[in-house]
Amino acid sequence: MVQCETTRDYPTPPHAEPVAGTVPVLRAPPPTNAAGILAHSRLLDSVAAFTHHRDVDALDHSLALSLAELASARSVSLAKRAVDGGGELESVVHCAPDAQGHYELRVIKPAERDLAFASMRQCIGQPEVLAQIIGPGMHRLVVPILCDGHAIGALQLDSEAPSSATRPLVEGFARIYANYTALLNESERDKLTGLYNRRTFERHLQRLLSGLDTTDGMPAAAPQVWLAILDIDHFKRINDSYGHIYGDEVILLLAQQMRASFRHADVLFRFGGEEFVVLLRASAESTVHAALERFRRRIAEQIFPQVEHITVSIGYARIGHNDYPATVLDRADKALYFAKKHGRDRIHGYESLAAQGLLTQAMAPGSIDLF
Ligand SMILES: Nc1nc2c(ncn2[C@@H]2O[C@H](COP(=O)(O)OP(=O)(O)OP(=O)(O)O)[C@@H](O)[C@H]2O)c(=O)[nH]1
Repeated sequence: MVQCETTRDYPTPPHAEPVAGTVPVLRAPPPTNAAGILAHSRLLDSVAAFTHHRDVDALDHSLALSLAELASARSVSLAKRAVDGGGELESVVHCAPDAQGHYELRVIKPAERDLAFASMRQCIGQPEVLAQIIGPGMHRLVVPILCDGHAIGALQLDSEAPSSATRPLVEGFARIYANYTALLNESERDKLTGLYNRRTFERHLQRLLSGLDTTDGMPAAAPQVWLAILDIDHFKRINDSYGHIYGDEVILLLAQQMRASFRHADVLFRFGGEEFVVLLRASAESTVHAALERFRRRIAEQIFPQVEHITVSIGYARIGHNDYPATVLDRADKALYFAKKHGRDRIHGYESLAAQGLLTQAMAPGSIDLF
């Protein structure tokens, strides 16, 4: 059973300062000997190693590993809150020793009612430090990762060391992580919508294709990846009739609808202007078509402020393992162009159009700029 640790369980040591919550903080005195200086340089090495990464997923993995190694932890978990997902978790990176004692990383997509991450859920829902005893001589410390006062995730460390000793280290890592992800997010995401920007497209595509993106710690089974380009119809007219502010509002609301409509595992981008891209993993074309049709209908039925009704046209194509990103973008764009030419507010798949001989050489290239 999980028990709560209190300051009574761990009397305040000489260097401890009482803080809010139940865990005292052990402040290390400045190092005065070679061992102390070595420990500090190990810490700096770890921070330098995990902030070396320029992509958020690699940063997550490196953070969990660095903290586990530095604290000689039984395990470290990093949970991230889902964007627009209420208090739900988007993913958990879990680091624990394997049978040989080497730290091993697993990426887990937590199920909604998964009890395994109850402490991290609690810490994110009500952002404060939790300290628990989870077994004989085994301590759990859970620290929220705060960004502008909101918990964007939580770090959980299970170890034999009392929480009072590990707390400064875990809190320090949580703060550095929060600052660094804020910087990375700014460079990876579109400012208006918060969706991924085009610069990150190839990386996400490669990850989906190589199966490195795992759903339960195991490589995903032979995924079929699809790319869809979504384009707002007659957007120029919206800008011309209502002004750019309402145009921007339409873009923002459309991005929100994308998040609500597609699954968490689908990767959403704003490529620029009124053009959006979705990478979907599905085993059958009918599944992809149904997901896109659900989104098309959702947009057609939504009332946008002032503008009221808009429609979207969508073109999609399947991505093979050996396809260049530019080739697949071009195929999806041809299907989109076909949709635009045949009445808009509709969806077409490249493979099906090609099989029917409907894509002639004479067809004008689509609107998307290739790499
Ligand atoms: N408000 C706003 N408008 C933008 C933004 N980026 C691009 N645009 C406008 O989007 C419009 C795109 O127009 P077109 O490429 O002609 O396409 P369209 O009017 O949607 O016509 P179809 O795609 O053929 O249905 C242009 O007027 C751009 O100025 C943005 O960030 N905000």
